[in-house]
Amino acid sequence: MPSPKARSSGSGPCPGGNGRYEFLSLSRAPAPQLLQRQGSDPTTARLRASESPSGRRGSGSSTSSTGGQQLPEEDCMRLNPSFVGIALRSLLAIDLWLSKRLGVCACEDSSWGSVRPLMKLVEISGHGIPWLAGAAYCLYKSDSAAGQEVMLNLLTALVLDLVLVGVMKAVVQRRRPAHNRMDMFATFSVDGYSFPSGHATRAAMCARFLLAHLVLAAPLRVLVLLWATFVGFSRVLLGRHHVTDVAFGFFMGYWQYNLVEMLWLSPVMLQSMIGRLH
Ligand SMILES: CC(C)=CCC/C(C)=C/CC/C(C)=C/COP(=O)(O)O
Repeated sequence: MPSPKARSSGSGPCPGGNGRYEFLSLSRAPAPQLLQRQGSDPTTARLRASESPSGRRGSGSSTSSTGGQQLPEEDCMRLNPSFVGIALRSLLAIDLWLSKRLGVCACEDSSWGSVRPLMKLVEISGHGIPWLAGAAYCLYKSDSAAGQEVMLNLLTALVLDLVLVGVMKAVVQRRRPAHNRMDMFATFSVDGYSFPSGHATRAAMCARFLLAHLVLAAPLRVLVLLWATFVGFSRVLLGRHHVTDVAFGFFMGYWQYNLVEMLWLSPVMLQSMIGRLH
């Protein structure tokens, strides 16, 4: 996937500052092949005529009429994909712009660079290794059947999360923001990609898991929710992710927990699995 910079290099009317080129994709000139194709298409040729000042002259009514003539229904249907395309491009442009604005801890000399070490601690709190190690340790130490069941399922959920996020990142292959410094601790090769945020999926899934399976006092429940939110938010502040990577990560993590509940390994199931091993 080309970087936003490469895709939007060229001209554009957006004034002001560093974020300028991120909006250009909305107004950039179409590729020559596209122009050629449009030129040979009577429908688009008609539409272009109606968009031009001379084409609009003489048409006293709405944009879907050409010279007072109503466009056939099939022509109106063709407008929809371009509307969706424009909406998606606009969302992407807003996402790039907002992510860049919010990446205030992306490096030490960023505006909030001094809190970068703290953000990196938050990053470690949502990393896969401490969670896997913690769940494995609790499983080993647990002397009740209920505790072992919960910890084994948490371990399974964490592995499932790594697999699903890895597959998703490999399929989508969205690059991390250009302002990200790739100085993350212990990553897989797919972690070079940005969508979705693995920290956000893990934070959302683990928060739901802890709230559902641990008996926690109200302040601790609030703390779990704040932690999950902060892990997600810190991904954008550190410049690791775009806002949409984190938003989708939360969504995906929320649904991953439902999957974990569906696949829940019960003691009966575990005993039959252990029995088959012997
Ligand atoms: C035991 C074992 C193989 C653990 C692997 C744990 C591991 C390296 C997880 C990767 C965690 C990570 C860096 C995810 C990337 O998170 P993003 O939020 O940057 O997508």
